Amino acid sequence: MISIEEAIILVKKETKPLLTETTKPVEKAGGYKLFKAVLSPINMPPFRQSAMDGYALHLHDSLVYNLIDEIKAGDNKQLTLKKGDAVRIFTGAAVPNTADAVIMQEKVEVNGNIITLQNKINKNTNIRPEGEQVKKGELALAKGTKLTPAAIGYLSSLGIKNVSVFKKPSIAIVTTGNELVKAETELEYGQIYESNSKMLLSALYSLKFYDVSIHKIEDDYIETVSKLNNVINSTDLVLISGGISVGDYDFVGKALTELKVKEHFYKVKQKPGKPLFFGTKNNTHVFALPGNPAAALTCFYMYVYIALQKLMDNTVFELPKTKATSSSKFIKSGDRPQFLKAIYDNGNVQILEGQSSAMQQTFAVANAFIFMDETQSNIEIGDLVDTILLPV
Ligand SMILES: Nc1nc2c(c(=O)[nH]1)N[C@H]1C(S)=C(S)[C@@H](COP(=O)(O)OP(=O)(O)OC[C@H]3O[C@@H](n4cnc5c(N)ncnc54)[C@H](O)[C@@H]3O)O[C@H]1N2
Ligand code: MOO
Repeated sequence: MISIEEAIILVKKETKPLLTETTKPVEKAGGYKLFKAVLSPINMPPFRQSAMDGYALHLHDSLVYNLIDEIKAGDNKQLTLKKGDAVRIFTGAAVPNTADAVIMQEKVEVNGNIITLQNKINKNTNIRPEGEQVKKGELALAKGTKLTPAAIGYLSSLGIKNVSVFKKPSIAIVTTGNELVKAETELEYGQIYESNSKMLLSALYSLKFYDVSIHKIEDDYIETVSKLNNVINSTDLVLISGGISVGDYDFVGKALTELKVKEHFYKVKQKPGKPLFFGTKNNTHVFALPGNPAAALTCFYMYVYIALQKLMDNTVFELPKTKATSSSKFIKSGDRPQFLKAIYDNGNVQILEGQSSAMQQTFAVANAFIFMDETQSNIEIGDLVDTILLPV
């Protein structure tokens, strides 16, 4: 059995970034990182653009101008203004080459075709120069840039339809256990509803991993070997739920050995989630998560989360941590470090009742873990405690 620290180090060390290229329509590329630099195919803005509703002017010494025409956004006429000419213009419209400035309509007086400025205006006022944001052929976004909604908007404004990005991992969730049935089935004695696959799927979706398949394995050794073999050969990351402990029908560990998955660790000194397995085969990363739902999800946040960041070649691996003041008491039994489900709110944290690894109603309302290390045996009200913020 290894420590949490050792387990985290091994996950970081043994998880290799995917670094594979894929192409995505720009609107579906949110959260991905650019595989290649994007050079701008156009000048942005593509023409001298008015930043205001008002009047484009060919400047001269007087404050009085002669209104000769109008340009709306989208018009493609190229008017010629002589000194002292003004053109009615609107935000986003193309400013004629012969206009030097745009004055806001609030700053002029209009009398028929004569407009009079309140004050003089400087050259280039309220004109966005062509290529101000980026010029054709210049770097629009560098390789590795994470595509935020703003970045998607920016690339779309350049007319880019598809982008080359780093592939996200394909992920298989595998559930094990004869007792598990689907929600639409009436429960028979001894059966429970299968919930870990939906829980893990939801955790993956919330982290923007969508290439996820779900598989079910009965407690049968031959089936376990054959189905695990298929998913290990076809996905980047395999999350197995249950069947990893020491019971006579826990076949996962034996099957992974037969399939020559290289074990990096099995069993971590922690509560919940002691019988956690992590291994790799070729480029596939395999976690066998303990079946108890709260143990499975704790291991997901503490270890699978790190592996996901590493697969994406991200530089921040772990969930954010903070110190918080406990508003509850807790007595820890045993010497395993423990992750306690808790509610964090603005520097305070409340430990929830019902910390067993089978209890999902506690986790359902938690937004944080309090971490108690091996040496800590109790928490008192007012103690400053290590708190891990969950991405919920
Ligand atoms: N003799 C020992 N027994 C156990 C030990 C041990 O050290 N010695 N460890 C315990 C700990 S800690 C845990 S955690 C569990 C983990 O066992 P498994 O990973 O083999 O999980 P299962 O036995 O398959 O299931 C445990 C529990 O979770 C329920 N479960 C499983 N899968 C799902 C699912 N997809 N959806 C909902 N619920 C699920 C399952 O019905 C069991 O109740 O082992 C202890 N035993
Ligand atoms: O590790 Mo188990 O998750 O304590 O029940």
